[in-house]
Amino acid sequence: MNVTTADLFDEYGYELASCETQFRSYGARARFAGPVATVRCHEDNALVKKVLATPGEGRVLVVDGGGSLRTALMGDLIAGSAVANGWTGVVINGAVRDVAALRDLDLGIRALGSNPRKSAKEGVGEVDVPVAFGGAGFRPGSWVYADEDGIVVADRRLA
Ligand SMILES: O=C([O-])CC(=O)C(=O)O
Repeated sequence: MNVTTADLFDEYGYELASCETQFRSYGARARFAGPVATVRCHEDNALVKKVLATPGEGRVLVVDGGGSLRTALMGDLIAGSAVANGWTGVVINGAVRDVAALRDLDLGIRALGSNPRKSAKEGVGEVDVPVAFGGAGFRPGSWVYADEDGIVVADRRLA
């Protein structure tokens, strides 16, 4: 990504949302951008694993885990599968694990925090539904831009 979220905001603030959630960065890519795919789930990561095992085609998976820090929705195996399948990034309104290994992966990763406790694997949740957190809505096909300042989302590709 060769534009900053601050520059995007200054130029297109009227048509983008800036996410207020204070995420931590875990992957090796500090900056990333791409079209959005979504999962909504609660302490169950089977759908996250399933979606990240499909071709990412440069997309960013936005996972609304309801802000729960009780279980990890992604670890190094699932994140490695995301890299292998061409995903650009994963934004998780929830927790990750295997933090030391995530650091080495060529993937943008944002999450609220970490927890070694694994998630359920039942597949409860929804794929490709609109999700919202931190005052920003993420719809499948919208564009997300993430850097050190935060995350912004727009209905169309801006840069
Ligand atoms: O399997 C899980 O629940 C998550 C995990 O640890 C991994 O992706 O390596």
